Amino acid sequence: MEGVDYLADERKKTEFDVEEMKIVWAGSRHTFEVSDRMAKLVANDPVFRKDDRVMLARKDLFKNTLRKATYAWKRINELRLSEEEASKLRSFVDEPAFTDLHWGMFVPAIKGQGTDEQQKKWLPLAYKMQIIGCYAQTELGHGSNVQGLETTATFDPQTDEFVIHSPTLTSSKWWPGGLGKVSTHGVVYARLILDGQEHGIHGFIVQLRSLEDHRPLPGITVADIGMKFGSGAYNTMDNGLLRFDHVRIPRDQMLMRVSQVTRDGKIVQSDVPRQLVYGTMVYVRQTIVQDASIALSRAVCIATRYSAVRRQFGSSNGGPETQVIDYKTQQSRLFPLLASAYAFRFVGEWLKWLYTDVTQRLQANDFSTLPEAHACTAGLKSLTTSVTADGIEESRKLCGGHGYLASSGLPELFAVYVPACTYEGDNTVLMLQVARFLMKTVSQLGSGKPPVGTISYMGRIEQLMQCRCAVKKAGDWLNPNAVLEAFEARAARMSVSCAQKLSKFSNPEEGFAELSADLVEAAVAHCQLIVVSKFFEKLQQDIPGKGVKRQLEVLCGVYSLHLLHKHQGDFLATSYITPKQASLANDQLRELYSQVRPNAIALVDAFNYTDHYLGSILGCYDGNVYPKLYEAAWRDPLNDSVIPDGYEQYIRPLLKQQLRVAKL
Ligand SMILES: CCCCCCC/C=C/C(=O)SCCNC(=O)CCNC(=O)[C@H](O)C(C)(C)COP(=O)(O)OP(=O)(O)OC[C@H]1O[C@@H](n2cnc3c(N)ncnc32)[C@H](O)[C@@H]1OP(=O)(O)O
Ligand SMILES: Cc1cc2nc3c(=O)[nH]c(=O)nc-3n(C[C@H](O)[C@H](O)[C@H](O)COP(=O)(O)OP(=O)(O)OC[C@H]3O[C@@H](n4cnc5c(N)ncnc54)[C@H](O)[C@@H]3O)c2cc1C
Repeated sequence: MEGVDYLADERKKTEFDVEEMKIVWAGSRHTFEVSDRMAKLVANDPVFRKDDRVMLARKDLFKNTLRKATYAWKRINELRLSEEEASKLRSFVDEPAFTDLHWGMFVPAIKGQGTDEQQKKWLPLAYKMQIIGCYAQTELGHGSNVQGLETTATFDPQTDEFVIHSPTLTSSKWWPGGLGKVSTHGVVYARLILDGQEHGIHGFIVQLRSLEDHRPLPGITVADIGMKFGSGAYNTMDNGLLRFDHVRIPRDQMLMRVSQVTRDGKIVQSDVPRQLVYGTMVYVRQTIVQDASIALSRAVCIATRYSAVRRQFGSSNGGPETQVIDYKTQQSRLFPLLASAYAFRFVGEWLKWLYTDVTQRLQANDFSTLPEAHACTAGLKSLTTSVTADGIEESRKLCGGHGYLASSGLPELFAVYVPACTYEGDNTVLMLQVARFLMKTVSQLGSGKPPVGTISYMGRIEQLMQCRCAVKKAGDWLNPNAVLEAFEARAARMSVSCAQKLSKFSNPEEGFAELSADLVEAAVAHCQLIVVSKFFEKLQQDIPGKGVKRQLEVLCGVYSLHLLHKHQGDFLATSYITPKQASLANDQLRELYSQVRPNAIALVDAFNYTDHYLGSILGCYDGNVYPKLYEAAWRDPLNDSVIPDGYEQYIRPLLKQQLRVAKL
C-alpha cells in the first residue's frame, strides 16, 4: 500500500533524537544540509535512474555513464554549485566514472606535486574540464612495488624534452581509471633517466589524445582492459592500458615540486622529502577511509531494515512470527557492523583533520608528521576497507535468499566496493608499511625522543608491558579507561614481541619477511586501537540532542567489545586479561546488543539515505518489501514474454525428444 510505513512500530521504539543524530553522522549541520539537498536533487532527476544498470551490456553501460557524468557536469554549472556541493552531487549519482579519477587523483596530483607555475597552467584547464585527466601509475608487471615501474622518461638535452617510453610489455600502464576511453591527459609515473643515470620514479603530465578528434596522439597506444568483476558495478569505469613509443613532452611537464630537472639536464632536489611523490596516494587513502563508513552504512541500513521486516519461525497461538532482528545470532552479526560504520565515520573525520594538519605543516617545510600520516592513512585504509568489504557480504547473508537478488542492491554494492581492498595499495602491503613504522618506533624507544600522536602510548611501554586488567564484573567493561588500556596493552605487547623476534635475525630484512604474518597482526591491533580511541575522543565532545550521546556510548561499547571478543586470543596470549575477564566482556556485549535493538532502525535512519541512493528494495524506507519484490520480478526482461526466446529452438525439441524416448 502506497504511503504506509511498515517500519512505523520500529520507529516508535526510538529512544533518541534522530534529527540530531543525522547532524552527528554528517559531521555538521552545514554538511547535513548540503548532503540532504544534493541527495534529493539526484534522487528526483530521472536521468540519474540506476535500477536498470545491472541489465546493460558493457557498451550501453559505459555510454550511459558518459551521459550521466556529462549531465551531472551540466547541472553543476547551471546551478553554480560550490566544489563541496558538486562533489556531493557526484557521489550521490553513485556510479564509478572517469570523473572520479579526474577530480580525485589527476587534479590532486598536480596540486600536490606541481610547482606554482605548473598549477597555474594546468589547473584552470582541469577545473573547466577542458582537459580530462587520469592517474597512470600501475603497470602490467608492477603495482605494489612502485620503485619497480619500468616506463622510462629520458631527458633529451638537445630538444629540452623528455622521451616517454614503454620498453617492455610489462611496462604497459594497466588499470588507470578513465584512461581506457576518455582521458585526454594523464599524470604518468616513470623512471627518470638523465645522462644514462636513473633518478627514481617521478610524475609527468602527458597528453594522450587529441583535443580535436579524441584520437590517440602519435606514439600512444591506448585501450580499455576489459570486463571486471560483477554486473554493472565497476564496469562503468574505463580502466585502461597504455603504451608509449618514444613520446616526447616538454621538460616543464615533469611535476617538479619534489625535484627539478634543469635545462642542462641536472637534477636538483628541493627540501621536500622524496616520498611526496607518493603524496596523491596518501590523500586518496584518507578519502577512502571516509568512504568506507558510507559503503558499510549503506549495507547495514539495508540489512537492518530488512531484518526488522522479515519474520521467520516462533509463531505462537497464530500470532506473528519472530522478526529475524530479534534473534541474538542476527544481532551479534549485524550490530557490530552498525557500530563499525559509526566508528569508521568518526575515525575518517579525524583522519581528514590529520591530513589537513600534515598538509599545512608540509607547506611550512615541517615534515615531522609525514611518517605518522603515511602509517595512519595506509593502516586505516587497509583496516576499514577490509572490514567494509566483508561487512557488505555479511549484510547480504543477513538478508537470506533475497540478499542475493540484484534488487537487494547488495551484490552490486559488494562488486563495486571490493576492489578498494586492492587499489590505492593492496591491504596487506599497506599493513606491512604500518608494521615497519611500529618496529622503527619500538627500536627508538629510550632514545630520548618520546613518541607522539597515535603512537604516544608506546611512551608508557614499561607500564603497558606489566599492567593487568582490573575488570571484576561485566559492567566494568563500560569504563573507557579499562577498554583503552586493554587495546593499548595488546597493541604494545604484540609490537614488542615482534621486535624481540626480529632482533634475533642478523639480517633485519630477512627477519621482517619471515615474521611478516605476525607483523601484520600487530599492525592490525595498532589500527584497531586508533579507531577505538578516536571513538572515545568523539564521546568527549559536546553532543546535543536527547539520548544521542547515550546511543553513541552504546555503539562504542559494541565496537570495542566485539573486537575484544573476536580477538580474545590476542588479549589472552599477551596475558593482559584472564579467560574470566574475556567471558565478562562477552556478557557485557550481549547486554549492549539488547540496548541497540529498540534503536536499530533509527540508527540507520540517521544515515539519511534516500531510497534512490540505497538502490535496494530490501532497504527501502517504508519497509514495504514484498510487493516491491513481486513487481520488480515482473519488470525483468526475461518476463517480457510468457514463452521465452529460444523455446522453439531448444526447449521444444528437447521435450519432443523425451516424448519419443518415452514412446519407445
Ligand atoms: C577519489 C578517487 C576514487 C578512488 C578510485 C581509486 C582508483 C585507484 C587508484 C590507484 O590504485 S592508484 C595506484 C595506487 N598504488 C599504490 O597504492 C601502490 C602501493 N605501493 C606503495 O605505496 C609503495 O610502493 C610502498 C608499498 C609504500 C613501498 O614503497 P617504497 O618501496 O618506495 O618504499 P619503502 O622502501 O618501503 O619505504 C621508504 C620510506 O618511505 C616511506 N613511505 C612509503 N610510502 C610513503 C608515503 N606514501 N608517504 C610518506 N612516506 C612513505 C616509508 O615509510 C619508508 O620510510 P622509512 O622507513 O625510510 O622512514
Ligand atoms: C578497480 C581498480 C582500479 C584501479 N585504478 C587505478 C588507477 O586509477 N591508477 C593506477 O595507477 N592504478 C590503479 N589500480 C591498480 C592498483 O593500484 C593495484 O592493483 C594495487 O596497487 C595492487 O597492486 P598489484 O596489482 O601489483 O598487486 P600485487 O602486488 O601483485 O599483489 C598480489 C598479491 O601479492 C601480495 N604481495 C605483494 N607484495 C607483497 C609484499 N611485499 N609482501 C607480502 N605480500 C605481498 C599482495 O598482498 C597480494 O595478495 C586499480 C586497481 C583496481 C583493481
